[in-house]
Order: sequence, then C-alpha cells, then structure tokens
Amino acid sequence: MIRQKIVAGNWKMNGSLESINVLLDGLLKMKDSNSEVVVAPSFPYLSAVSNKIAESNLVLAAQNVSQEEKGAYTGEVSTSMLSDFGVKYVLLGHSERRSLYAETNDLVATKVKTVLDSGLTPMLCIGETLSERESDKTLEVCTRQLQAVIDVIGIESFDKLVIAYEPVWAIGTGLSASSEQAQEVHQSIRAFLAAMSDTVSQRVQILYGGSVKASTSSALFAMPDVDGALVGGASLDAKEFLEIVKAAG
Ligand SMILES: O=C(CO)COP(=O)(O)O
Repeated sequence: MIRQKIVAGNWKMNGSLESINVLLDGLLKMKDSNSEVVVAPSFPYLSAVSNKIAESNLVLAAQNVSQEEKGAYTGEVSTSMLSDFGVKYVLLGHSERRSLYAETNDLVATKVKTVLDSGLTPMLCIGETLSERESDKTLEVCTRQLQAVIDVIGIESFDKLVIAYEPVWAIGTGLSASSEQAQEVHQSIRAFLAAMSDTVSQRVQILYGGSVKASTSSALFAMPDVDGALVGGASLDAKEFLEIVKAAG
C-alpha cells in the first residue's frame, strides 16, 4: 500500500510573532510536494499562522488539546476552538507532555478519543526512554502506549490517527535513531497492529521523530515503514525544514 508521507514541524514553545512570520515566508516558498507538510505553532499563534497559510498547501496542527469539550477548565483549549482556526492535526502524548506534565497513557487515550470524535486527527506520539531501550523494553513500552489507546477507541479506528514514533533519547539531543533503528521499530509496530487488523496496519502512517535533520532524512524516508517525520528543532529553520520536505518527495 502507498501511504502519503507527512513532514510535520513541531515548533514547541518557540518563536515570536515576528520570527514566525519570517519562518512562514520561507516555508511559503515551498515547491509542490507529494508529501503533506504540517506546522504546529503554539496556541497564541494559530490564528496568525492559519491566516497566513490559508492559500497554501501547508496544513495546521496544534500541540495539545483538552480532553473536555467546554466549561470551567481555566487555561485549557478545546477541539472546537482548534477547528475554528482550521487545525487538522493535534499532537498527543508527546514525551514532553508525558514526562513534564504527567500525562498518563489513560489521559492520552481519552484525548485521542475526544480529538477523533471532533473530526480532527490525532498525531499520537509514543517512544521509549534510553534506559528502557537499554533494557530491551522498546517494543513493550511502545505497544503499551498504543494498546491504551486501542482499548478506548478500538482497533477499527486506529487508521484515523497518525503514529509518531519518537524515542525519548533522540528528542532534542542531536542523537537521532539510525534509519535502521527507526525501521525496526516501525515494522514491529505494524506487526503488532497487523495481529489485530491487517488493513489498519497497512493504512496507518507512522512518522519518526527525534533529531531529524536534512542530512539524514533521505535515508530515513527510504525505509519502507517510515511514512514521514515529526521534526522539532530543524523545523524552526525554513531552509532546513524544506530540505527535509524535499527528501520526503
Ligand atoms: O520532539 C520532537 C518533535 O515532536 C523532536 O524534536 P527534535 O527534532 O528537536 O529532536
């Protein structure tokens, strides 16, 4: 099955109105691409970015969302608010949210359901820490994180989301997983899903994230089970990010 590649930039808590405008001016020079190219700014910039990319092929993502629909939840943002700004994807379960904001597998699963129910598409991040990898628990951790979501939404819906495999030890460290390491985990994730649904396992897009750079992205994208990248630091540089988009084809 041919799966469209996705190259997504997670800007995290970076940028200013000024720097984001410069970044977008660079990104809007993008040549036509067969890949879907996504940017995920912080909440306050969604409106400005949404307006600026309206006539382009760029697609908007949010970095988080509330599991609640509306009400007395100070500081939270709902799926319908994101929809108002043309958001398509919502990052969920990012390791920074799991480790710094205590988001559990159960909470992540609830958020995935809320996002799917609202018609948006979750980008579900999973991945092991260095000590988990060193004790051979990579697959166990990833499948536990996936299973928590499957238990809530069911396997039939699992191709309505995008998986991002982001080994924690590779995030922001400059120490990317090799393309072979990424492929090995992506293939195992697909095999895990195939045991429940062959169709879902073939359809679901699995992105790799963790210190992705232009220089290593061609090798990464050549891997049969790597359907794109979720890029942090390198997505803040238009030239570097567009090189990654180019490598994706
Ligand atoms: O966390 C990431 C994307 O969500 C990856 O970040 P880096 O590309 O900066 O390692």
